[in-house]
Amino acid sequence: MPNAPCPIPISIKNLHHYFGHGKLRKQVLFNINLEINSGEIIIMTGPSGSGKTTLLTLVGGLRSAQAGSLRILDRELCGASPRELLAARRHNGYIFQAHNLHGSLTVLQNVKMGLELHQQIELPEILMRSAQILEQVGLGHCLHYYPDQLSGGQKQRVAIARALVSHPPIVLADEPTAALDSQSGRDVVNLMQKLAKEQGCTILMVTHDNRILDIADRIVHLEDGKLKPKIKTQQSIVNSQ
Ligand SMILES: Nc1ncnc2c1ncn2[C@@H]1O[C@H](COP(=O)(O)OP(=O)(O)OP(=O)(O)O)[C@@H](O)[C@H]1O
Repeated sequence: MPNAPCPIPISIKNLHHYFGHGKLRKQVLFNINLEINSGEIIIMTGPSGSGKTTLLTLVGGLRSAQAGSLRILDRELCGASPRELLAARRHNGYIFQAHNLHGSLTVLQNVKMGLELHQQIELPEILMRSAQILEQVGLGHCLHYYPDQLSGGQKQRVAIARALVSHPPIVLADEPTAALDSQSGRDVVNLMQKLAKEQGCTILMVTHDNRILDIADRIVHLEDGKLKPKIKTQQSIVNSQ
């Protein structure tokens, strides 16, 4: 498993990002500097269009970094080749607003996919670990259900199990509670927090959901593509929105 200890798994220095070309070229991230320590849960807030998803996808190797330095698990992603980005993506777990489960696969098969990229693990072990993590997220009785048979909160718990089954050193989450009612949203983030602390993984989460800010070790705020130099307290973020 790719679990080599790295004290600062995410190190971003002087990062700029642009969309478009020529006259349509538009800068969306300006001189981002951020270090995230191993095991930290960081929540990123900010108004719509401030660049949160762009930054998250850059960290995840889902798009190419153009200028500055973006070191993820001691690998430089700025200027990385598509092959290097692909390799970097394998060390991350992803949780999105839409759970992105495959409707034609059972819960167990969906979670199993989170381990299939790790070819050195044999099938019986894959099945055992998948069932185990589904037990941990409270869905041990739903292994052979299809996503359609689950509630929104249960689907998101399957997505968490899939993201964490390989014990990734980094988990990236984009609005994981946006589609959930308040109790399911709370359950889902509590679960993420518990599993992350047990596994020692680092979480970078984008959210507009003020109700879950308390799970963060640190909150950072993006506005107009700029990271606020001062890290805000949870209460001041709530007050400013
Ligand atoms: N593929 C793209 N091509 C061109 N512009 C883009 C692209 N993706 C995002 N943008 C622009 O970049 C800026 C930042 O977008 P981004 O999605 O990162 O913001 P966000 O803070 O995540 O917003 P939200 O909270 O609404 O999801 C916006 O002005 C958006 O229009």
